[in-house]
Amino acid sequence: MRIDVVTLFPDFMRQCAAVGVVGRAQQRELLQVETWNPRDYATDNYRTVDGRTCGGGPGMVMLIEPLRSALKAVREAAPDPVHVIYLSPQGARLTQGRVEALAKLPRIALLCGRYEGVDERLLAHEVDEELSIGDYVLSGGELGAAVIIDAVGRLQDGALNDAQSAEQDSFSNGLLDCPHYAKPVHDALGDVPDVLLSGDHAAIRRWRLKQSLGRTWLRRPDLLAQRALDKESRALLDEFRREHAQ
Ligand SMILES: Nc1nonc1C(=O)NCC1CCCCC1
Repeated sequence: MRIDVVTLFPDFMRQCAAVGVVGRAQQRELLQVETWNPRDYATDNYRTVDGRTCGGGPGMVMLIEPLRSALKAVREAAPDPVHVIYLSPQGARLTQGRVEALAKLPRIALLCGRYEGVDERLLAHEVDEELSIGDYVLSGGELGAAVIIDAVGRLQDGALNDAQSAEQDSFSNGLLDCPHYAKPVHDALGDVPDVLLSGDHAAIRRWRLKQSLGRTWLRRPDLLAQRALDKESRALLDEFRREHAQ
């Protein structure tokens, strides 16, 4: 998969994509991340990329031309069609389901706004989808782009050493993740639950599912409401609720 990022801070974006699982995915050529700086496509001597807000008011707006030229270069850089995403609080909230769909595309481009935003005409003609990583305002779209690169990059086949860990992530099955423990088995902070030391993989699976269901019930009941539960899950959640009520 190829991800092209249009950003005034290319070094920052390249560093975000160079570490950990995503960096390894790039080394394994499972993922390609390229950056494009609109300032390189500005036509004046000052390499201007912003302009005063029409109608008055504070702040500046990113100009159409440098962004349109940068996106033209993005489209021409490789044969596959590009799905262009603009990061902003006005976008649809990013979900794991949307991440999984994006991870299947051959190419996406991430347009990172700065200042007060991007000229609406550019968004209307060049952007396919507007996405938000949450209901808060950042100083630019780069952190949202970094979130998408990470969430999509780690899902590329071969990126994770143990494919299961993608399936068992929080939200991948619509539930929050279960608790995790490592050695030592006994610590001043407490002990590892006995079931995890039992070697009984069926019991461990049930315990983990019960903990995921219980956590989701306690912390994100909205997610639970969206999810049909099979007979086993209903029984495990009832068990968790009874124990929690005691
Ligand atoms: N929230 C968000 N989710 O994705 N991006 C977000 C953001 O707050 N972005 C900053 C704005 C700042 C003005 C220009 C456009 C981007």
